Amino acid sequence: MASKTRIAELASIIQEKTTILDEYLAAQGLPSPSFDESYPAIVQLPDGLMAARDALTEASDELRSLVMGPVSSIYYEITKSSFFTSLGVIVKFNLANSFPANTTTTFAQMAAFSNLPESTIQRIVRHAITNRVFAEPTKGTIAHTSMSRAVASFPHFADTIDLFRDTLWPSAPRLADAIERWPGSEEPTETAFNLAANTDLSFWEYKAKHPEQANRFAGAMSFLSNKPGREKEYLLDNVDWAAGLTPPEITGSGTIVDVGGSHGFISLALAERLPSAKFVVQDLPRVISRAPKDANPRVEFQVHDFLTDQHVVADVYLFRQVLHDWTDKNCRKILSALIPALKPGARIIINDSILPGVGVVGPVKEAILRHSDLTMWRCFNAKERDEDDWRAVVEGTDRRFEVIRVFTPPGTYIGIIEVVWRG
Ligand SMILES: C[S@@+](CC[C@H](N)C(=O)[O-])C[C@H]1O[C@@H](n2cnc3c(N)ncnc32)[C@H](O)[C@@H]1O
Repeated sequence: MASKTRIAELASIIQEKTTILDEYLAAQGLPSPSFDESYPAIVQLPDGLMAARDALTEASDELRSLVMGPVSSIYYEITKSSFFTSLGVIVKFNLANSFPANTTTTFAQMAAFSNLPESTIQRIVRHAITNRVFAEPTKGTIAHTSMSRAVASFPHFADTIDLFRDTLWPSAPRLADAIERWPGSEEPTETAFNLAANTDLSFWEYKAKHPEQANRFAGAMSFLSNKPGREKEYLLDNVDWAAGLTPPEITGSGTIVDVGGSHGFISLALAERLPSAKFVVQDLPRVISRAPKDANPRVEFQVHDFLTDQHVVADVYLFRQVLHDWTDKNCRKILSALIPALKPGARIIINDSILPGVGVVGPVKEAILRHSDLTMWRCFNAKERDEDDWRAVVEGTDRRFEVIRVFTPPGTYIGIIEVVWRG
């Protein structure tokens, strides 16, 4: 018998995984996936079902690409980049909130709401509808879909889209120019971001000069930390935080320093779990000035530039979503700056993506990680790292840093690198 073709094989996978998902949702009394505006913005599935959903996503993506063929498939992806054009306008002019849930509107009403010409609204919305953001059930009548409702109401989602539109996305087409102009550069001021923003400042220096963006950035960070697969619980649950802490009877309590810890939401959550530990959240002045300083008396907020010597002697130093913003050269500088404060046995916990080996995860999943890698490159000349990269950057800083564990907990994109100071 002739062996199955790849497209038939993919169709079988799609059939099989769809049945698993369908039966689970029906058994739990959960709604079947739909673009109806009543469908929830995020649906949490147990681990086994997530695996079925991932397999279904990978298979349907591959099948679409195969049946379209090379030229149409690449061209299709190029046209998809316009998703961001119409979505950017929708978010900037708050169109998803221009009419309440379960009602309809018209192009004219959206035009009046946004003070834009009706013809502008019509072109933008009709493009967005091709991506299922809004629907036009009858000519000229606009209704919500699950997607437009998610933009309107999911916490900090609009902030995140706006941050991409305004700050992160414009550098995307400039990476080719940046690597032509500064080949192999590790300088944070020789990036695609510098070309796109027409500035000599680094991303962080530029942001410090634009305080009006600070809240939106903090909102986007908060969205990204609650997005499925990136929740803080993966970090909180998968590190034995208490194990390394100096017992209270010796020093009063153990101390954890949250380096580049922003508004301290990890430390504040950890403080609930470790009732006698102290926390020091360190960040730049502009960030610390807006931090919730009275939230917990055991969580102190402190201005500290992590490129300069560390002064707080602690049991654990946490770097969450920090080192991927920095080149290898600067990561070594940041880690070296800890050394004056390190006591033997002190732990460094790094919470950043760990790029998978070839073929370990499917291309759809890997593309999310490699998208982040390109974003770090464009904005900072930095990168996401695989396990070998992490070992090289940490142990290459000083041989007394020993990497003891590198792993990505199931269900998340963000890995954990545990390091001990053997000084
Ligand atoms: C991507 S955010 C991560 C924040 C937080 N750790 C989290 O998990 O949400 C990187 C943080 O590094 C901070 N940062 C950048 N440069 C810094 C420096 N030189 N010293 C201290 N903090 C810095 C930024 O202000 C920002 O809060």
